[in-house]
Amino acid sequence: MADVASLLPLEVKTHSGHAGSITLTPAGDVLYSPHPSVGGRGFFSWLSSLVRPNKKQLIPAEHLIGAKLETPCRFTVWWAQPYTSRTGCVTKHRFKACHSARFETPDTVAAQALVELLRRRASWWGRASPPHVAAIVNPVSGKGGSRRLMEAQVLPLLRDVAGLRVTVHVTQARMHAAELVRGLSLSCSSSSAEAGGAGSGPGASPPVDLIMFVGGDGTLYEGLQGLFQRPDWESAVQCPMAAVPCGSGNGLAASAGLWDPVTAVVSVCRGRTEPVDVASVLQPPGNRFYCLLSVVYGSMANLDIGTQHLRWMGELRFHLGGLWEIIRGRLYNCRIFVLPPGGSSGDGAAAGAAGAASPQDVVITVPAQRAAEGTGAAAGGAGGAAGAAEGGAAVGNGGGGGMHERLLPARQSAGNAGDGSGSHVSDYPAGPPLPVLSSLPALPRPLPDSLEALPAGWQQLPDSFAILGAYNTQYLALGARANPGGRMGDGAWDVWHMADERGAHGGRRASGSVRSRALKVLLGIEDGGFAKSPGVMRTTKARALMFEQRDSATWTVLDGEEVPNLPLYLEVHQGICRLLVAPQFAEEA
Ligand SMILES: Nc1ncnc2c1ncn2[C@@H]1O[C@H](COP(=O)(O)OP(=O)(O)OP(=O)(O)O)[C@@H](O)[C@H]1O
Repeated sequence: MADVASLLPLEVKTHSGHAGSITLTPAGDVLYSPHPSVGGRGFFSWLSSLVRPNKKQLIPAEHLIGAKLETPCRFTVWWAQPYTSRTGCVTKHRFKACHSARFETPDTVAAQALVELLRRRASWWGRASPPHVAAIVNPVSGKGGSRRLMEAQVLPLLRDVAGLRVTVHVTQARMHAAELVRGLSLSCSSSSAEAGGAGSGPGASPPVDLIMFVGGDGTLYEGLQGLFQRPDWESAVQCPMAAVPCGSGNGLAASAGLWDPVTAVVSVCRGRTEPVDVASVLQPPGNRFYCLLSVVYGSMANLDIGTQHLRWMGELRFHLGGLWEIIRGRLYNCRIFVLPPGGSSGDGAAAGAAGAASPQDVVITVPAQRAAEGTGAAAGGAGGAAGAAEGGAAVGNGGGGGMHERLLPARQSAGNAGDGSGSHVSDYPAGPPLPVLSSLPALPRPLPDSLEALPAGWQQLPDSFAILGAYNTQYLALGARANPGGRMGDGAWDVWHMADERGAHGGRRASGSVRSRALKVLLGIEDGGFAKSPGVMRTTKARALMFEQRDSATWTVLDGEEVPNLPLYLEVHQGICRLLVAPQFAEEA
């Protein structure tokens, strides 16, 4: 590659025939200066200068995304134009992709050298060679336009402008994304490092630096299962993941500030990542799932899974589903226990960073003398546990329960956790350690009726509720800032619980007050404004939770994907994965 400095300023002509020169300022900005004498003096030259002005142009270094070589001697310079849009009280920072006039030079070597220099400076994350992005495209997510969007917008910008290496994988079926991720050679993987890097052989593709999911939250969720199913998961989880919003909800893309595909592409070029919590979810008899967005049951699950047939509507289906749930006014039932950060359980290790739940958030708490005693049970640690079952890949289709207005058979009374019917963490596939769940003598099944059987620190939420969900990030969809208090890397998830003030005596019809609170949530969900009204929703930070479904009129849903309606034991791994975020990303208070 030629030394660019010696080739600058580069003499060029614009597509309209004007001559000028391109150079780089000391700050790295690209400066095009037209030569004053060029352009002619006649009437027609004047007229054409009105149509195709030949002005000085300065493209600031911080806006550059690269350059595109149209032919060996023609190129355009590209930059990201920042702009903002507002939703209620939230300002969304976004980008448009813009390009200069086409420049032409007879010096093809210089043109190529300049193009590579601009790409390297702008979009290669400070590296000498372009990062390798594996794009996993789900052709059926959202309204079905992911593949077209990939080819028309994402690929031309990432590959032809930014000069990144992009390998495109299109999913063929459910869970194919997991299989694809399992098969990737990752640059951060210990196995590829041992092998000297997959790109070391002649003609071999270099290892992947970023996994980009072009689809909705479900596509990333499936990829996440694949990441943790890899034998080298401990190093593989360091590989950043990006969500390009092409699904119906796109909660993760929104939570990372990737509001649209172009903003996502610019963010890939900038390469900023943040740690994100992932929750392990254990479900008997031996499934281990991973999720990083949400776990919902009841109305929040129904407005997602129950509106799949309205997929063509995009995100609107969630709002209609929510409205229908309010009109329907049904209460749901499950047994749920949460462990707030800082509340000790077992070994007390790995406490999350967030503060404990406020006392008003929780209705039933551990008796004072037991809290003082503590439990002191030793943590087993799941890191070395042998996986008994094929890990977490199968998404249950049969456990959804359907929309029948019927409760599950009454549970047998279960007085304590160690009644022999539970399983232990070691019955599940190996993965990141689970100090809280490992400290339990067994994973209680059925869940106990009271806190007596659980170590100190656990809290119980009322069984009957209108809304229940555990959320990691702020957004559940591009237009739903449903969890304004969420912090994606704080080691704690926010458990929302909207109970009926009549408690268990209220039956299954929600009271007027619950319906009006639920309506407030729906109306204020776009910017999270509902959270400012006191008493609308109770939220409790939790680093672990367990719940047992007692209602068949709904589904259990992780990151928008259905899992069997079986007891669920969740523990948060703080900041274990890395998520690509927008350049000016900040989780709003
Ligand atoms: N080739 C395929 N054919 C059929 N289904 C597929 C294929 N590839 C992926 N899927 C499934 O598509 C489903 C929907 O994907 P995804 O969740 O990304 O989109 P979405 O539901 O529209 O978006 P969101 O989850 O953000 O609301 C996933 O459950 C996934 O298993």
